[in-house]
Amino acid sequence: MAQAVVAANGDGISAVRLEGLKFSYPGCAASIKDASLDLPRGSRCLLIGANGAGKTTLLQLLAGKYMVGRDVITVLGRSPFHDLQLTCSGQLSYLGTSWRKDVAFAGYGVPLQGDITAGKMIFGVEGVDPERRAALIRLLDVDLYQRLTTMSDGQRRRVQICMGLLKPYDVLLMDEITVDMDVLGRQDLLDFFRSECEERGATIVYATHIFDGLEGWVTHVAYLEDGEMRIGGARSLLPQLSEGAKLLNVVEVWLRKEKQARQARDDERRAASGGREEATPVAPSRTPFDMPSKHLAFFR
Ligand SMILES: Nc1ncnc2c1ncn2[C@@H]1O[C@H](COP(=O)(O)OP(=O)(O)OP(=O)(O)O)[C@@H](O)[C@H]1O
Repeated sequence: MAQAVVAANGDGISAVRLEGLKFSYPGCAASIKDASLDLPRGSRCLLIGANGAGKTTLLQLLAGKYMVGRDVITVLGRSPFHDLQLTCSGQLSYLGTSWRKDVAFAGYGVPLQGDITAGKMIFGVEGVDPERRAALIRLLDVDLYQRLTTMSDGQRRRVQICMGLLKPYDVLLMDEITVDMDVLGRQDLLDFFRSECEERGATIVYATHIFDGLEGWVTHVAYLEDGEMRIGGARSLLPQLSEGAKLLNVVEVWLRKEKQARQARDDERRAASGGREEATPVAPSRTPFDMPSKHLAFFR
């Protein structure tokens, strides 16, 4: 059961609010079965869960990619699906694993690919505060003269992140974006996000499997187990963290429990079917083309 946190900002409007969210992709079983969460402005919330728990789906729902009821998901008091201004204005920003889609999502009128330099890409975004841009280029150590086609994955990721942060968002949704960054780059970025939250009241929801150094960073947690929000609220819900426990160890305990329960269920089902289940070929319920781009990478 999710434990809601009362919004702490002055106007009483939460940065992010989910109320009994349920969601299924067309023709599929529910990916999100029950999720409630209330994040005040200035939160840095970690979205945690095993593979397939629903993190990307939840972030995309928060970003307004799929339609749900107006009151089921609100960002800054508005429905991200119905209120296009939220994303068009840059108030709500999404950074995910798909480079081309994110840049397109951010609505930047710049070429999305081709043999151009990082500088051309970054300076092609209009209406940006030059000081913010310079600070981000420095923070992310972007070589403005290097061509995108010659960059490593991590270098290209830095350009992507730079582009995504050029405009000062109020709510930022991030899906595993630091995965191919080096230690220093990741640490500097986390420090930057902390100052964005503390100084501007920005709110961040960050899905990751890398928990290194996040114990002191995180203010809120959202733990999804197979589409259900098991824990959702302030970090005080995890008193272990204040007692010096590592987030990795806390999460490991949750995921091991999940895995055991899942395997016990599978064993029971197999026993009940007299072992026939294993012999029955399973028809694929989804083609590669139905899958999110991060999974599609395997099929390219
Ligand atoms: N486009 C889609 N169509 C149908 N089912 C989908 C689609 N995208 C995801 N799913 C299913 O929804 C569930 C949640 O997937 P999701 O990608 O949100 O998980 P996740 O927590 O982000 O996983 P990971 O840690 O592996 O990135 C999974 O069962 C997945 O198979």
